Amino acid sequence: MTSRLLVRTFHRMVRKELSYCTLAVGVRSRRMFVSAPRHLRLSVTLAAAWCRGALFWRCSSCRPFSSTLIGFTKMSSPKRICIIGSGNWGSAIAKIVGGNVKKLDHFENEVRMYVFEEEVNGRKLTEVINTDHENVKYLPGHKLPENVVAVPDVVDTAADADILLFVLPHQFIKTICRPLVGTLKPNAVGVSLIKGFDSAPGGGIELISRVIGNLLNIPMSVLMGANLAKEVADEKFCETTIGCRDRELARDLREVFQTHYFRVVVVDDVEAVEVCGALKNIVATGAGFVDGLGYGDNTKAAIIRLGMMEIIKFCEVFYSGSQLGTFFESCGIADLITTCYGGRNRKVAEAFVSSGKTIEELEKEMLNGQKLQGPQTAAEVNFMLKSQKMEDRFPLFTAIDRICKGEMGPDQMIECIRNHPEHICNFDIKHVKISGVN
Ligand SMILES: NC(=O)c1ccc[n+]([C@@H]2O[C@H](COP(=O)([O-])OP(=O)(O)OC[C@H]3O[C@@H](n4cnc5c(N)ncnc54)[C@H](O)[C@@H]3O)[C@@H](O)[C@H]2O)c1
Ligand SMILES: O=P(O)(O)OC[C@H](O)CO
Repeated sequence: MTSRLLVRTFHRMVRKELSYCTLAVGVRSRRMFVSAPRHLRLSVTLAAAWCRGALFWRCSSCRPFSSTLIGFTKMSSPKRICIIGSGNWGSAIAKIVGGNVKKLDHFENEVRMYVFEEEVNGRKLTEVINTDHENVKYLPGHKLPENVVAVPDVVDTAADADILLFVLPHQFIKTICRPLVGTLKPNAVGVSLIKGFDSAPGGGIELISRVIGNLLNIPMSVLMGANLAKEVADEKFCETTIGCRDRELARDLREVFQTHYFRVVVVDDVEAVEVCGALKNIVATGAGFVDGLGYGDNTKAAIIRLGMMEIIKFCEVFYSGSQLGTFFESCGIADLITTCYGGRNRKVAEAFVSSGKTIEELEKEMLNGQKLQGPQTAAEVNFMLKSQKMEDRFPLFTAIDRICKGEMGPDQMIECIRNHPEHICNFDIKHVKISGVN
């Protein structure tokens, strides 16, 4: 029984190696191979198996030699993935990606992860991660796969990477990316998991994926969704949305990210996916304000609904061509709901109302080094709306920004939603369109 299994496995291996030989030397040579004497066929097959072994052997000393064999074995070498960032979400995603690439032959086993170096209990965080395989500061209680290697230098992290995953608080993205300019592998691509905008000169805002893409001259995709990092790390079921226009890359990305508990849907409406991810943090801050004021779930549902309307309107006005369906993906309504109930922005905004402390104080006190995106995104969006004289078209976003800045009391939040254009009743029947919002 065992010997029959061995023979079958050997035959399967021979057939597989034969197909590698075929790729290497072409169809004509395959015919020659098939008609060659048996001992010669066996030697070629074993040599191919050995080459492939050398090619995929993870030992770095073998790599220069193995790469010279690429042309003779498989047509493309395994792709290397790196992660730029290692906070709460960065670490949760490292757990998924590290676990997945181990099972995929066409990806390098090692996943380097850039860690902004700091001391934790007298030890360097990179050293803790590389020996204990746990990011004890930003994702305590969750083991990272051993093939995830913490690196304190961003250039070393990204060297030779084919796919770069960017997952930092958005406020640090330019500083971290600058040293990478001109150092990336040709044909490298990026994926932004970052929720936020950057302020553009002259009163505008820029998508973070564009900031990265322009700086590093690489094509960018995005991943956004209803993904509270701790729940993802706990392997509780959730969905996510990837915005990507390249079919082949989309296939790779799905393989890299998808697990039985983290389900990926890829859409091509890349900008709307990213805008949803950025703007929902503003709405979550508003949800925290009404929680802090002691209102109930109905009020929060109103914030979520009006927030969604403003997100859709924002896309219509500034990213025309966005598809209504995108707002029903995980990056849209689902992320809005999860973040307005379980997110950090909500939590800190609630404490802002109940404690009277500043947002900066509360961020330090409550988040142990993790960073808020909502108040800063509200300010960035307001910077743009003000310069375009459009604040009154986005009254919820505007009120949340004013409350964060102390220009308005949190109690005025309710007045704001009461007077939202949605509720300036003209005693007519609202005509509900499927193609957009009024
Ligand atoms: N945490 C989540 O549940 C979650 C889920 C989905 C998306 N996101 C998004 O992912 C992005 C990253 O969030 P996160 O939760 O991984 O980060 P985080 O909030 O845990 O932030 C901490 C990270 O910032 C780093 N940092 C601190 N100071 C720095 C500096 N001066 N320069 C560079 N890095 C510095 C820290 O080393 C740490 O890695 C954000 O845009 C966030 O909105 C977060
Ligand atoms: O904790 P928050 O508010 O930064 O939200 C986390 C995620 O973005 C939820 O999808």
